[in-house]
Amino acid sequence: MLTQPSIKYHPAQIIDFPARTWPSKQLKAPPRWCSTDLRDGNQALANPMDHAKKMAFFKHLIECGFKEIEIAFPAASQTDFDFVRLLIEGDYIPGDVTIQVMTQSRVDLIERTIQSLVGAKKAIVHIYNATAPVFREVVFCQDKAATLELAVQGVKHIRQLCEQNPDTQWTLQYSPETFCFTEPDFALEVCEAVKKTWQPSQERPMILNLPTTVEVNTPNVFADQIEYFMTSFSSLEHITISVHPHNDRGTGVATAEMAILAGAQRVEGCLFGNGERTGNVDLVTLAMNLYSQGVHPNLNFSDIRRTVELVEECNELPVHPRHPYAGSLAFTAFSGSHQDAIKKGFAAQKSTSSTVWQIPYLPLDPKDIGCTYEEVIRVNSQSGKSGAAWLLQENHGLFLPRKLQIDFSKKVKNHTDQTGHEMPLADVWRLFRESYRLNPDDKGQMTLMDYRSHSSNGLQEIRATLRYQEKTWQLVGEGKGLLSAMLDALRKRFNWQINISDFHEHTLGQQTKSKAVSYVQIESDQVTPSFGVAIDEDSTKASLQALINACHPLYKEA
Ligand SMILES: CC(=O)SCCNC(=O)CCNC(=O)[C@H](O)C(C)(C)COP(=O)(O)OP(=O)(O)OC[C@H]1O[C@@H](n2cnc3c(N)ncnc32)[C@H](O)[C@@H]1OP(=O)(O)O
Ligand SMILES: CC(C)C(=O)C(=O)O
Repeated sequence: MLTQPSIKYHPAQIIDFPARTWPSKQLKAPPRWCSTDLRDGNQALANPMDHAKKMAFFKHLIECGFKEIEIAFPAASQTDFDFVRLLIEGDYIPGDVTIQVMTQSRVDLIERTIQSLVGAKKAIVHIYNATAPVFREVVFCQDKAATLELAVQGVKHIRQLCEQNPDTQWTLQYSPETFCFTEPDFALEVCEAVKKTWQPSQERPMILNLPTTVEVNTPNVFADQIEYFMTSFSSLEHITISVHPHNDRGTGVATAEMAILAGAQRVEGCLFGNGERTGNVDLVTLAMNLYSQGVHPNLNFSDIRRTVELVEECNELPVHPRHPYAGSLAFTAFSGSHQDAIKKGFAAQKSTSSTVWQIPYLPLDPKDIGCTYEEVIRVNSQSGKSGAAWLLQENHGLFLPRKLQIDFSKKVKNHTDQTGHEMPLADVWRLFRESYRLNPDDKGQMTLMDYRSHSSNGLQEIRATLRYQEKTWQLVGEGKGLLSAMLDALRKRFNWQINISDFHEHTLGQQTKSKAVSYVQIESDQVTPSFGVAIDEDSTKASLQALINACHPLYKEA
């Protein structure tokens, strides 16, 4: 008989710790970061990285600002062992960077690990053994005492070997693997025993790395475990408390953040959350999250696209388009109300001297990670008037008046509803030009060839030449201004009974400052209100041509 999933699992035990203080803390400083991409990330890949990939990754991690990098599990494979040798013998490790390597608590593996590090100026030797009940019982067939002894014997052996190689500055890192479902007091007991064996000091520091090897609980439970551990430990002098979250429940980032609130000083993880199963905690997200708290992360992802490219190539895994910060859609809005708010946000930001980022729906300025605003708004049938208006504004310097935005939005909607697809910028621009006759080469357009004007007795007179499909007309009209004179001329020549119901003009963006754009909407009993748009170096000509363009439903019959 199948067991119901709801009764098949037992929640992991939570810790009773009412003295917790972390919930009222804030993130105020970045942790020490350690990338485990070349070990924990690498061990989870179908095709582990070769030297070329490991080297490219290593160099990029350094460019990003990592100072501690777990580079290998040297006893795992010749490739890993040789990579450690390559970095040391080739002098590839900058003076401010410390390499870290991992080993199980087994004599032969420890010896091979230390052998790999000969000649290193500084190194962190990372030893682990699982401490949780199910691992003691099922994997190791050990009681608590034997589990503790396995850790102690491994550390003792490492210490002896380190003492034989005094030219290297050694740090011990011990991980009670499966810490998050180990009895808290037993985890403390093992770590105290490790400390006693290593005897941490200024010259010989120690890291206690507390993992959620498999996430089994909500992040607040882990935060309690960290604060309980740190407040119960004998003395943490010369000891750094590190955390190593995984992401089985999808809460790796929250787990790390709450652990920092609880006192953790160092975080291990991988770029974009690569790692066993659902991955290690994503260091890019964690770091970028700090910016939105007003904290510098001490890591540099100012060219995130390059980081994504490199990581995708080395891991042979894609970064999801919706990945926080790094995904290709991370800053993109398709939906109308989001686009409207973003557009208003940018306009407001431009008009203030404040440097504080306050753009709705965009938690981070895409420029801070080397992206542009081009991808911020994309248009499909879920978009509203602001979407297409933004594209024309950003790419063609046009600030459409509200009524024109509404009119054009209907045309865009009609198009996207029909195709069912996104409408790229080029298509939006083409539709705009066709709809409002902004197309000087278009044979279907009535063109103002030239015009002359003069004023007398408070009246403007206009004489204009128009051409449409091989025909040419001379027009004369008068009015209080040039536009009304043109209306008069059109009325006299073609019998068009029209009024101007909306008119706007502005100069075009920076590169084309000498040009002006005009937007005209006409009303008439003869046709539904329509818009015309024109661009010209002569702003008067632009407005006259825009008026003629707005008449396009009428001049088809001319
Ligand atoms: C949570 C983590 O990510 S921990 C890191 C895990 N990373 C890796 O495993 C990647 C590299 N590993 C390897 O290449 C191999 O597993 C090796 C070289 C380390 C060991 O290989 P093998 O000797 O073939 O052993 P195997 O991989 O089957 O490991 C299981 C054995 O190690 C023991 N073991 C597991 N962890 C530890 C540990 N931390 N300390 C001591 N013994 C351990 C197990 O009890 C088991 O022993 P048994 O064979 O007596 O039952
Ligand atoms: C820290 C080590 C042992 C680890 O990779 C884990 O527990 O996930």
